[in-house]
Amino acid sequence: FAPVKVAQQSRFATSSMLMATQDELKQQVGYKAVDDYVKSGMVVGLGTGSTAYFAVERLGQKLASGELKDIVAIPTSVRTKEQAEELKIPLVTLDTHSKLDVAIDGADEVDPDLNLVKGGGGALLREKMVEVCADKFIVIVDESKLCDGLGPGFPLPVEITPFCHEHTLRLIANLPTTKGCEAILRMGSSSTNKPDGDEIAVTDNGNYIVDLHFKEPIKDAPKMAMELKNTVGVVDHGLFCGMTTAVIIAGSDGITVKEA
Ligand SMILES: O=C(CO)[C@H](O)[C@H](O)COP(=O)(O)O
Repeated sequence: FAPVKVAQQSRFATSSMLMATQDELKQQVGYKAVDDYVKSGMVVGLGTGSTAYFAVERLGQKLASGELKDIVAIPTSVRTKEQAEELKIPLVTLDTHSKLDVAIDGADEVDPDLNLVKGGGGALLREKMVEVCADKFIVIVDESKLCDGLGPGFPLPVEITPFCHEHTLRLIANLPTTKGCEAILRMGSSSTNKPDGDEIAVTDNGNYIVDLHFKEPIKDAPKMAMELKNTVGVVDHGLFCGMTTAVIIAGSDGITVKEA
């Protein structure tokens, strides 16, 4: 993580943090993101996944207590929308609010330049559409998500149109930058990249997902992002390059914030 500076280091790293469960770590970063970056009057993007869940929970708590006021939020998936509705968080869409103050979301992998792999939960398209419109994009992870190079640690999801999906799968598996990867059509629920069902997984947008499995780290993530995006039949992909403002990381040494 040499190229980014450590902006804050928690002074509260105690032995109890060594024993924190992964869920507790996710809660710590989810809550911290809302506490540090969300102010009254903001338009807030709500991510998807088990870490973003805690940020949504915290936002709901602070609105209910009156600590935050006049917030509107944009969810990045049907399941986040349902959670936010239960918590009575006022929701809007990009159609009425094209500019967000902040978006908060988890990630599947974070590299030393704060490029991300996202979409393990199948929400990559709405996540990217929302997060690219935010003044600040805050990523919340536990330290297991940090990697030296994107790729081998987690498959790269690519959202494709159902029409002739086998053809598109072959195209994206054989781009100059992806050649050699194993491309697997996601089965079961779109929200897990494990082939856990007999039916093809369908995203909130009615599309399919192909998970690209790499043995070696991706050498040039922005180039691969461009090649994937330029492939007709691809809707979007889980490489989030150059979008991150800061990553809040929970680990055994406490909470660290890395800024781009
Ligand atoms: O990109 C995502 C969903 O599409 C999630 O942010 C990503 O999968 C991380 O999820 P989790 O916090 O549950 O590990």
